[in-house]
Amino acid sequence: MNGITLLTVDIVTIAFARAIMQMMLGGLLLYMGIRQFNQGAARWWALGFFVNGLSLFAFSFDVPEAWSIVRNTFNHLSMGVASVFFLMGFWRFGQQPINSWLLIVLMAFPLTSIIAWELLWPNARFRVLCTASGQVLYFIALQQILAQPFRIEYARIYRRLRYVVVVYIIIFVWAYASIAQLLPTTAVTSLNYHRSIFSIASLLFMLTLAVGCLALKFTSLAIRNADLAMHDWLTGLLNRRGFFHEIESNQQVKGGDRKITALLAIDIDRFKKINDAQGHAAGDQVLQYVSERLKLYDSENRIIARMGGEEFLITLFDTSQEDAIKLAEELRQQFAQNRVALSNQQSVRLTISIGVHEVSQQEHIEQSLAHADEALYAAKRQGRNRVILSKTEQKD
Ligand SMILES: Nc1nc2c(ncn2[C@@H]2O[C@H](COP(=O)(O)OP(=O)(O)OP(=O)(O)O)[C@@H](O)[C@H]2O)c(=O)[nH]1
Repeated sequence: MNGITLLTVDIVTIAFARAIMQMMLGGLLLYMGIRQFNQGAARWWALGFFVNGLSLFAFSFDVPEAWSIVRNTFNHLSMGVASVFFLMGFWRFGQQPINSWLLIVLMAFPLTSIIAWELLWPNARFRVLCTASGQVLYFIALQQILAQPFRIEYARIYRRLRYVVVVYIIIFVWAYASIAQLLPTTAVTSLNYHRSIFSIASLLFMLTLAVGCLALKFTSLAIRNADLAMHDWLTGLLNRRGFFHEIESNQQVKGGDRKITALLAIDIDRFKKINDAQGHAAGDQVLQYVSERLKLYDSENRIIARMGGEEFLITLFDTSQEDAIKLAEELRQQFAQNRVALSNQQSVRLTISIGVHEVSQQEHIEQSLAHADEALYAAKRQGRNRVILSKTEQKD
């Protein structure tokens, strides 16, 4: 036995096995798409695997000569359609805009290949090269999309998929150059040798792509669960846990260049009375109302959280003490001036008390929180509906 025989594989059987595998992976993605969030992306990917699988099925069966045109048309067009579906999936997943022109160009390649090189001027070599060029464009576009992970958590999977795509582009170009007989063939590098390596490479590539898509789906699920655990279900604001996580990631990601300068501990006055008089559901509405108003003040250098019950916290980065007090006073007045309309046709008057604490550099966040709380309790003791600066800040 020589090396050539060892490296030659049954290409049709591999294509058939790949078709079945892709159908199964497509089914799995479809199932995940139905069951989980970010379902749009998984459905596009599933369609991509299905259509690509169908094109391989078409390739796997011998058809009478008269039918070969149908088979070729199906084979070429389905390759184009599958690449469109894959790109749609990645755009959807990455929340990126869809580039319709690219999709049209991608479909123009197999269409030209069939109309020009199958129907008008039959030329198998040009036909293969034309569709393959469209596929190269698709791989380059995919590579580009994977260069822009929209969340840090996906960066590693995107990076690995990118490497795989680059390697596959090289193998793909090499294989199609040989299929179109653009490369010199010798006894060792026969056409079958090229095709064997290419079919195995394609099998591995599609498997890696499928594993990558599944990994992205699992990661998105994990992210969603983590997000849910960090947010308050009633108001959508960060909860206590989310607040600490944000503070931690701010220190890690920003390397400390963004400094917490002030905390505003905010508490609704006599909230229990609203609950008792209007019912718990009305109390919930009031909490939602307060949260929505606070969200209006959200910005790059602020973190807004519901720390528990009717207590909220605004963390200010790189903000002067005067601006922190000004913001607190503005918030207090805003709430005092407006009544909250409830769904039971009633309305309630609302006031808030705020404790402001200027954070010093050496202070631990827990200490800062305690100081802000002390100022808040002082505001309550002094009659509510007021802004009080923490003791450490009161100069005389
Ligand atoms: N509706 C509703 N009530 C809540 C929720 N979380 C906590 N509470 C209620 O908030 C009330 C807080 O009451 P207190 O701690 O006595 O404070 P308060 O009545 O606001 O009085 P002061 O803070 O002293 O002005 C309690 O009755 C809790 O049951 C919630 O998610 N929804």
